[in-house]
Amino acid sequence: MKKPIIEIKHVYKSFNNHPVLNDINLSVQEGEIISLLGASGTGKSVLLKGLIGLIKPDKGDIFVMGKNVAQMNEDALIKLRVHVGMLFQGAALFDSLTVFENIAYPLREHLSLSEVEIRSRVSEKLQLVGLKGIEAKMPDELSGGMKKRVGLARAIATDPDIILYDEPTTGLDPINAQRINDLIMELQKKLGITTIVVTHDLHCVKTISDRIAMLHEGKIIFVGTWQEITSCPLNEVKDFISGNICL
Ligand SMILES: Nc1ncnc2c1ncn2[C@@H]1O[C@H](COP(=O)(O)OP(=O)(O)OP(=O)(O)O)[C@@H](O)[C@H]1O
Repeated sequence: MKKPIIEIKHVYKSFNNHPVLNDINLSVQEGEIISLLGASGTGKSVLLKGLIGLIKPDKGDIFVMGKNVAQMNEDALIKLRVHVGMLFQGAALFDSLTVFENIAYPLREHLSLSEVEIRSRVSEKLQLVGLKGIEAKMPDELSGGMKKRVGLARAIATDPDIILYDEPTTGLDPINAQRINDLIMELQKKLGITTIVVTHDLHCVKTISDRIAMLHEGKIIFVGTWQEITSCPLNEVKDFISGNICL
């Protein structure tokens, strides 16, 4: 059995006295793909942001690669983010920078590479996401699917051990969504990257997940495989899987 690379222990987080995460516990094993499900506003993005220290829990511990993110200072967090890539909702590219500069950004920020090494790394990552040679393009020249893939190239630029995806296929047509799913699985297979995906896309969940965790009213109410979730007797889980609730 592989060891956990992420351990979330008794995590609580409220905003304006409204509890969002209420005693969250979850272990993620090295190299696995885990999908995080839950209705809108259940705290999935808050949990992802907690893993890279963008949001601090009120209580509890979040261990990433053995270190407690909840207690890290800014310097330690910057070092951590070399190991943890995140693809935000909407790809969040810098509109005024070329594709090259977007992908080079985390390399310049976190690593001391020469300009030649940066060029080679950017080209390698673009090739990996199937967009070889588009370094000079500006983000507004790209389709939504291409933007996501450039965002993905940027998220993996530093060769992270862990990658977090926040709704990677939202807003994409089925072909581009499938392309992103394939890429997520390819990165995990080729590079062994541990992966957490927040998504409402059940096809994506079924296709890519080793395990699935479901958040409901501040708690994780289910953790298991796709096969297990489809036979889970809990009404909240059944309703979610059958599409009977508002996503
Ligand atoms: N920085 C913040 N300040 C105040 N409230 C916040 C902040 N971040 C998140 N929230 C609140 O926490 C709750 C959970 O938000 P979150 O974005 O994690 O939901 P989600 O499960 O990712 O939803 P969706 O599926 O719609 O993206 C929401 O009620 C949101 O308004």
